Amino acid sequence: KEIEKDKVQEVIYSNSIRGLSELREIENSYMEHLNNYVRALQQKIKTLRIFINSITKEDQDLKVDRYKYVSNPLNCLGLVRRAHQDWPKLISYLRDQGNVMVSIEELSKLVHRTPNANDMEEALMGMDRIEHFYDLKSSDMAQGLVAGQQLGSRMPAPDCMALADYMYKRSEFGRAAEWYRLALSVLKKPQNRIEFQFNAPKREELENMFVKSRLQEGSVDNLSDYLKELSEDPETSLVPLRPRKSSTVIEQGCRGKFPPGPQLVCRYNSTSTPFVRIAPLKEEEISRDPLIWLYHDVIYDSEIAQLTNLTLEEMTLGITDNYTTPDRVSRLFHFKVTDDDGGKLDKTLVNRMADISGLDVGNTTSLARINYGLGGYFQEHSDYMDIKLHPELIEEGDRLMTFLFYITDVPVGGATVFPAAKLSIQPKKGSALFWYNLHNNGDPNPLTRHAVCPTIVGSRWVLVKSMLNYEQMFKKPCYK
Ligand SMILES: O=C(O)CCC(=O)C(=O)O
Ligand SMILES: [Fe+2]
Repeated sequence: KEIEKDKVQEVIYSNSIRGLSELREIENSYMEHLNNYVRALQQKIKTLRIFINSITKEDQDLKVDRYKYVSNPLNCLGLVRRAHQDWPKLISYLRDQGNVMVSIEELSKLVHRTPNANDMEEALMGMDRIEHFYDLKSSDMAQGLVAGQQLGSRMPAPDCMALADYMYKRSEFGRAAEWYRLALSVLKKPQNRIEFQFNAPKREELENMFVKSRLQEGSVDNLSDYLKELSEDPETSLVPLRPRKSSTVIEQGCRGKFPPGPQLVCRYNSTSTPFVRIAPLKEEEISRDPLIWLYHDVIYDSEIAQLTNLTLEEMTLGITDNYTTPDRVSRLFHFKVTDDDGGKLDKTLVNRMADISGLDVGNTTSLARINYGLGGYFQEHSDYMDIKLHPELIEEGDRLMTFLFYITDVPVGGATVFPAAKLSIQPKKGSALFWYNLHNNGDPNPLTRHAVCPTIVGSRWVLVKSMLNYEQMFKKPCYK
């Protein structure tokens, strides 16, 4: 069973912050066992030193002249006894690995949980997205200055080089060159003189790759210019040798470049359902076409703590295949789906959605908890399937609306954007976004297509539920 499960689900850490937190725990274990190993070695070295000192403490002269040494009967006894007892014991002490071995075994066990090459690629993709979605300067990013925030950590040379290689492989030569040059400048800093033995990139290798990257887009005639660039301060951006790609609408949305929306209303809704008469809702109208509302403070911290209390093992890797994204299959996030009768909390939440919306939430769709990863991104997609393309939906109808609870704050990045409607919504812990995917006649409304911007800082968790059209037959008002 276990093995079967492993086969179906590849363990990838990078696609959720929850997964990455487990990887950090693995690293902590590595450190603990490495420290034990070092302590055991140190103990051994200490013992050996004592032994060496006990033999060498005798008069140097005596030691040099062996005849003189053995002319003393006390020395002779010691010599014979040591050769008879101590040296064989010492050899077996040297051979005995004891605690040292235990630590090595523990360390080797952890190696089985090493992230695979796909995971490494996911991490690089995430960093690449953060840089290009938000049009960041690579030198800022390497120094931990991301979207105006100082993150208090810097990228070491091997990380810069991994990112450079990734970009080179994807034929992004201009950006690759920037990162090779950054790796080189980090390497040159005095505090990095004692180079990390296993993984420090070689200077010549970085220089070669920089020039190679420039030549991919430039010309040998300008070789001297590229060599000059190599010695320049990496804060000065490289001259682009190819026209830069223009930004996509989604990227503009993620950068906060959508025009401010019309001033719609914020109100206390105390009329739409009997529930809100007792507990008025903080309701914000986001858009009239498509119809989108945002509700504030609709989920408690204690509920959120329960919802996010999941291990990586309990979650599944979400891939684009299950959604209406146009791109090739790619990994999205880790998620956990529970049925409506999944538990007390699920019921409470589903009932709350009914109370907020005044709709029949039915019992056919399920509740999904989603956690995004490093630079976690969800491509543009629709939540409707389009009944014309999916006749099997005839029983229940298409997904009429989507309820999206933001259950964590995302300090930087991670907005939900509706590119066609030019709307961008920043997650706020405790808020819920609610929209209609279909027109009154059941046709899909393409303005509801949406995407999720790469998360920069924070662990982005959402809770999602969609509601089916025909369940709403007697409840849903006809808008417009
Ligand atoms: O995470 C989000 O903001 C949106 C999630 C989403 O679009 C979905 O689950 O269909
Ligand atoms: Fe969606």
